[in-house]
Amino acid sequence: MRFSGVSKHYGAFRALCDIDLEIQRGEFLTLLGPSGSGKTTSLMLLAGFDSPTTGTIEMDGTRIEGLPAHKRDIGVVFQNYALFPHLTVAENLAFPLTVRRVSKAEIGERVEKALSLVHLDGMGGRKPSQLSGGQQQRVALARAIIFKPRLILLDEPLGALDKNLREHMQAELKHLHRQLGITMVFVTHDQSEALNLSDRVAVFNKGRLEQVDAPELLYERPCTPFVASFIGENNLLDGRVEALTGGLAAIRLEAGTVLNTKVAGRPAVGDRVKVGIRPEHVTVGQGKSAFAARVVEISYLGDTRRVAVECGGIGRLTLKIPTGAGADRVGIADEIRVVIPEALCRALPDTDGA
Ligand SMILES: Nc1ncnc2c1ncn2[C@@H]1O[C@H](COP(=O)(O)OP(=O)(O)OP(=O)(O)O)[C@@H](O)[C@H]1O
Repeated sequence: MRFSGVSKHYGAFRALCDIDLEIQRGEFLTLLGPSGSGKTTSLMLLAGFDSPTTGTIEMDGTRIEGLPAHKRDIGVVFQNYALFPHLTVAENLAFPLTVRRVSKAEIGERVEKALSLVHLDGMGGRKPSQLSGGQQQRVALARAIIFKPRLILLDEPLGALDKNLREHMQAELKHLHRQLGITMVFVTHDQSEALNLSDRVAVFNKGRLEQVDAPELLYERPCTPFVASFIGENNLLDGRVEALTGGLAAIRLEAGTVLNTKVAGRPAVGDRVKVGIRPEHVTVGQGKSAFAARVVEISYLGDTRRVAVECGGIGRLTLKIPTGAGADRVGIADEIRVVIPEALCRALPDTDGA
């Protein structure tokens, strides 16, 4: 599937702006972004429940903007299951096959197989109301898979489940994707779910696509301040490019210090940037490159302590200190020294939306 220059307007409101996105065969792609960023709108355009205001959508090289949903060969799973309550589980699963005129004998066989695939063997005779939330969601998944679609779209399918069940279902979904090799497009606003499940993640912000990359690249090489702070935590320090040499930039922070950092994109001398440095990369330490800092806030998170400091020449910084690595020796108002490894800093273009 390919989106080229896709926009979707509702009156004067732009829900999607100029989206270019290619979904590769067999991949698990997640659409990630805050509420209202355009994820569901994109999914609706893929499914054929809505059409773009401008731009083209292709499937295997053929334009499909006008093709109705039932002709797209796409399975859909929503957060609220959307099972038929008056039908049994087996009848729910048989439904997409009946409308495709599959023979009775084959339907029976495929329903059994699909039930076993989602670990619900023997439950075909129950009504949806006799199943737990997780089981209902598995039936919804089985119903999307059973007609062997080219693509499965999943809109926050695990959103209604509690944390343990959600993690369990994530593992099952990942396993199912590997086993079946079907292309899956998954919508979530939960960044850890996106990182855990996906081959690639498309990050949306205010109707625009900020970055599409593998989870590791999004975390380690974000291209915009929004991605840098939406995926994991980040310190973002305001500054300006003072000099450029090779792939490195000398950034003069607003607070005065010059840091030599890697850069994202192609900034010019004088451009405004935000320097990203992850809280886990800033450490308490000595040495001539360490900065004097004063502790202003400490939060206990179990495995780590999050420590906020006011740092001379840098500004406010957050550190994450693993429990047992001296975190308990730091107290409020302590004067400490912190090390900022320049090799792990990244200067990002100062786009709005950060
Ligand atoms: N039919 C509509 N008419 C007007 N505005 C709409 C319509 N559908 C969606 N929108 C707006 O478009 C924007 C994007 O909505 P969308 O549902 O794609 O967001 P989302 O990223 O899926 O958010 P969420 O995580 O909350 O579901 C929102 O601001 C929403 O209010």
